[in-house]
Amino acid sequence: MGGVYSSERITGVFSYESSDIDWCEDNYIHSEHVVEYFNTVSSFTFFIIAPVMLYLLHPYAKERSLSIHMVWVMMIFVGLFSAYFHMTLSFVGQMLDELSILWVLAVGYSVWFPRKLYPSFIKDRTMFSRLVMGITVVTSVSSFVKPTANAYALNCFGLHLLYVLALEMKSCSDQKAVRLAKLSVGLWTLAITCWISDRFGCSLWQRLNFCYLHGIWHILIVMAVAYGSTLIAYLDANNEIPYSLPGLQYWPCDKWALGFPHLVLKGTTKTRKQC
Ligand SMILES: CCCCCCCC/C=C\CCCCCCCC(=O)N[C@@H](CO)[C@H](O)/C=C/CCCCCCCCCCCCC
Ligand SMILES: [Ca+2]
Ligand SMILES: [Zn+2]
Repeated sequence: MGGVYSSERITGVFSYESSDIDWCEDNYIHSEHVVEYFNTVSSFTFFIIAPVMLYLLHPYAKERSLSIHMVWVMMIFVGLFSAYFHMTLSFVGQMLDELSILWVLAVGYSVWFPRKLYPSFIKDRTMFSRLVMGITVVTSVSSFVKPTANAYALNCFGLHLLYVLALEMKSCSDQKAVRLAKLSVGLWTLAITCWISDRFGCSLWQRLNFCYLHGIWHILIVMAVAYGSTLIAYLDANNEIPYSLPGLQYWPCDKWALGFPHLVLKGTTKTRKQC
């Protein structure tokens, strides 16, 4: 009897609409197998942007540490779990989506958090990474206590990241970096506005027959992370591998205001040996 009950509970967490969250987009509009169609499809933006970022960051990751690639490899899983979540609105989908975001943030903090901002008892990056991993394991377990609060807690990291960026930008006068900081913060602001409007203004958007704000958030947040992580990589390269003479370039034209930013290392290994 108890066995039947617990196996029903296990299958229950996988079942469609077992999550407490239902986003503004109407359910089952285009398919009986996909609960939120546009939210599911827009999650695939992660699959397009992640390989481009892995390619663009490769010269820097090779010089600095290949573990940097973990961030964008894990972003592919964020996209996959996000698509699964919106396709099913299941409890398992929600937890996978939220836990994968938490772990990307943990890896991002481990590899990129500026050493000069470490608490005084931290000796080096290895010790900092161990601390971050320990906190993330505990947080992952606690995230099952009140799953609906997780998304709000995760968004607070966006605010903390802005604070860290502001501190780092204080000592940076490079005009391209300043432009990239403005673009990243602008994209994040637009993204979070869409996320909040979808959560709290749904009745208005339904009256206007425009329930796609969460899907638009997916597209904007992945762009904000692409732009923001290029800036963070640039600042990190200046701190950790200054001999590589890091610079920012915009594709396809360096002078365009809205080009795609990427990191170039003008110093070679040869330059390093000569120094
Ligand atoms: C010095 C530290 C550097 C750390 C860099 C870390 C970079 C990666 C960070 C975050 C990945 C964000 C992934 C977004 C996933 C979207 C999936 C999604 O939509 N999930 C929702 C449900 O479908 C869920 O409700 C969303 C929850 C909120 C997630 C908030 C994540 C914080 C994002 C911070 C990004 C800041 C970019 C800053 C640029 C200036
Ligand atoms: Ca919905
Ligand atoms: Zn989503």
